Amino acid sequence: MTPREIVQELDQHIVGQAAAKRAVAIALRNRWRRTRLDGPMRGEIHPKNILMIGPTGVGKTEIARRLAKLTHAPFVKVEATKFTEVGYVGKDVETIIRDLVDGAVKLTREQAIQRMRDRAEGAAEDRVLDVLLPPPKDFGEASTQRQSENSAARQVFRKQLREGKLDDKEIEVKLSNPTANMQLMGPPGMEEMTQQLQSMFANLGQQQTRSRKMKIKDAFKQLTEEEAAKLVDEEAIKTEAIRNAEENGIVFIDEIDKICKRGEYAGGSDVSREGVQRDLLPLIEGCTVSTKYGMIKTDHILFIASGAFHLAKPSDLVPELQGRLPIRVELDALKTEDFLRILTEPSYALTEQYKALMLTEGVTLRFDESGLRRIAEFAWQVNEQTENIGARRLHTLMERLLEDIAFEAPDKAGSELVVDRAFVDGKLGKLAADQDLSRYIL
Ligand SMILES: Nc1ncnc2c1ncn2[C@@H]1O[C@H](COP(=O)(O)OP(=O)(O)OP(=O)(O)O)[C@@H](O)[C@H]1O
Repeated sequence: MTPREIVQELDQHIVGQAAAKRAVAIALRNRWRRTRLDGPMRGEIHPKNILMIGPTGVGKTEIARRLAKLTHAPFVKVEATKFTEVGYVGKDVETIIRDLVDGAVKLTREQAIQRMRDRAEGAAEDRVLDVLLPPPKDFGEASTQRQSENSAARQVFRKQLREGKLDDKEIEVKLSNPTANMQLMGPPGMEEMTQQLQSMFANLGQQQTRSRKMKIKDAFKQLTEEEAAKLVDEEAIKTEAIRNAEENGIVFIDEIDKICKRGEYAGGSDVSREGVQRDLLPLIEGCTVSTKYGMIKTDHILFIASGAFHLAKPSDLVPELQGRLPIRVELDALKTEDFLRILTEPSYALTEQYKALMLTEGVTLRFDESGLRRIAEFAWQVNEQTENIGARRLHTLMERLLEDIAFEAPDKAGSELVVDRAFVDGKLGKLAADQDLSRYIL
């Protein structure tokens, strides 16, 4: 995708924040540009990591998450402060990369299974038919005739199966033992040993199958999964996942400002904060991390760090880290107009979600322009008066606004509720006017 296309895609989910969208789009395109180079030049080019600066709830995480989804890139989000918390002291920052690889493996396996879906379904169908109509064993004289009878009957059953006519019939199927999928949790740093133990257990249980009685539609689902798992090559998945994480992985580090030395947080634990920055540095500069799926190089992973930087400044980060986060983008605080757009514009916007939910009960919700504007105004007002939590305020407001109808909907099938200015004022006016109340409720 070109940067313009990426921005257009992001526009469908996130309102405003053009600078941040542009920056991530460029970073992504640069990765693709790099893959088109060869030789030493390719190795030399490192991703230009991004530092997003902006208050909470204005779309920083959302931009990164959407970007990853758009490109099917492995993604993890971590809070930088997690590594300074009491009890976590010394927690291995390498777990970030391990989590990324875990995610990549899951993603790659899902994609592989999806590709194998048709074949797996075919095989599962045959297994169900084998149970319904065991193939003739006797190959004596009458064998040819019996076989053709059998295949004719099979066709009939196959048709019925595909039409869903046999869904609720019970059959007994043999499923492989679940120990093969068992996950072992090992101590960090011992991934390889854990992996070996796991494959040992898997081998022990491999031959075992168990018979279970279940409805055909459930059996079909489980057999499809089993067949798909047989078709995908686990080794190939691991290799592909590691490559995917190395080349396309995105790591989002939130609250990076909270591990700065100066600012509000000056004091005894400064050392530990700066320690975390120093720990993070090798990951961002490029190192090799051992995971249970193999070694992974972090050189080309894209890091997006984010923080509000109310008190600390980006220049308070250790210099090496500043150098590794060369792209700085600022995100704007959200205003009434932005809230208004966030309520309706993104695909699956909040108002659309509530409409769809209520419609399942037969209640039609209609949001009037005046009502939407009033919600946006209240969101801004409450953010100003109490704490600014950005677009998250819309969630708490909407929940409060529609609480009654959400409760009563089952008794009101067939009715319509118009959310206009008067309705919003009625539900939220008093609360929003009272600072103490809104602190607790909105
Ligand atoms: N500009 C925006 N357009 C649409 N939705 C938004 C926007 N900003 C925030 N949101 C919504 O608000 C919620 C919180 O946003 P997000 O997680 O991106 O916050 P953030 O800026 O990363 O804050 P924090 O640093 O505290 O994590 C999400 O559900 C997101 O969809």
